Amino acid sequence: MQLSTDEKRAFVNALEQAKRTTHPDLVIATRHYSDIFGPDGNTVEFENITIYNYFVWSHYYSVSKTFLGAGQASFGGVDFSHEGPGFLTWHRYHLLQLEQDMQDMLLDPSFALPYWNFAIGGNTCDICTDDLMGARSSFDMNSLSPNSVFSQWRVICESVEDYDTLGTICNSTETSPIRRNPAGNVNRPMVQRLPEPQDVADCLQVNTFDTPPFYSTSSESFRNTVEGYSAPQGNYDPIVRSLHNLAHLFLNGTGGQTHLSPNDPIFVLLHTFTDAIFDEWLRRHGSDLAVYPEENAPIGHNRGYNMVPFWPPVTNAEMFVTAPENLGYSYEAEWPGTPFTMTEIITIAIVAALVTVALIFAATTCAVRARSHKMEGHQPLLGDQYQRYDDDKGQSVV
Ligand SMILES: O=C1C=c2cc(C(=O)O)[nH]c2=CC1=O
Repeated sequence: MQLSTDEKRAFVNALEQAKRTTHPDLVIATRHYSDIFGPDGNTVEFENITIYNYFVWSHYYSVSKTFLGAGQASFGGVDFSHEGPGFLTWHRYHLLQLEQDMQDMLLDPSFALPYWNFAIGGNTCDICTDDLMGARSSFDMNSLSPNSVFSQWRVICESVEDYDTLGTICNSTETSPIRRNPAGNVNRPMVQRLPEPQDVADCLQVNTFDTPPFYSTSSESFRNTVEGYSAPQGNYDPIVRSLHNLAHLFLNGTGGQTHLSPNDPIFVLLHTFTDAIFDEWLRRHGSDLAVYPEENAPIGHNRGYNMVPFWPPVTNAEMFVTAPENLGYSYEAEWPGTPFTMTEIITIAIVAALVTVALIFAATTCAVRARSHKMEGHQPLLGDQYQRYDDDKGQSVV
């Protein structure tokens, strides 16, 4: 919200260019590796993809069933990027890769992704304007205004069921427009409001990075809290959706479905803010790798594991570092303060009372001293200048 008009325009244009520019280095596989040369052994089963669509595809790939090859059932229940300690490290690298690809595309190494402070409460999407991520269409509650470039974007990886049945992987084919209806989920009133500023303050107070079973059921885990499966204070509750999850679900459309969500460019800004919270937590609580689980986390989430499907390989540990010192970026963010506890209020009241008493005492002492000095100063010594009465002589002398 604090970008200038020119900065907003430059950011939106850069996203638009990334959506249209073929990735210079990467292609995507659309079949299991054993079929990568097609049925005749001569057809390549991989495709070019644009920079932004590669960003969408890699997220889809990380959450989709693991395809074991033609004639074999796919292996589900695996999520390389969510519901585990790697949630924050995976999405951090995901953003860094997009930012780097966009810097190269723009020939501008200073290009940086901004963030959206989604913890503003209420039911208004403040960045859903045509100069930013697109206003709501006046014709259809679920669509973007035709004045936004994003109304022309088409999504990829929409047909998950087809990929499963056909035994293929999502390809680069673009299909429907982005759908978004912020605060419009009438069936789930809990996701009709954005997280509150206090939720961010509370989650930053959760001391432990992650707790067994290192999953979406973890309690008193900072990672599970900021991911949004716990109440903002850290206690796991299966009904609750908070922070990152709540912001996704609030969007109510493309941005709220895990296999599709990066197709809505709000994903980028929602995740940079989540990353900013992560970095603030590392700054406050330390980034000692010992707090990141070395084992017993879901597949792909252990400390030393490579994050799927990034290339070249990069481990969770490599992203568990403070960004300004190790990764060369920082967030210009102000963090909401935490209200005082009752004990803190009582302590502050006692200290304030003692200080007041001490000040009054000191002031009174000074005043009394000053007065006595004043009196001394003006009170002439009893001496010759005072009349004395000499009773004996019956006359007065000076
Ligand atoms: O894209 C996402 C969509 C999500 C929805 C939930 C949920 O809590 O139901 N979580 C999500 C994470 C995403 O990354």
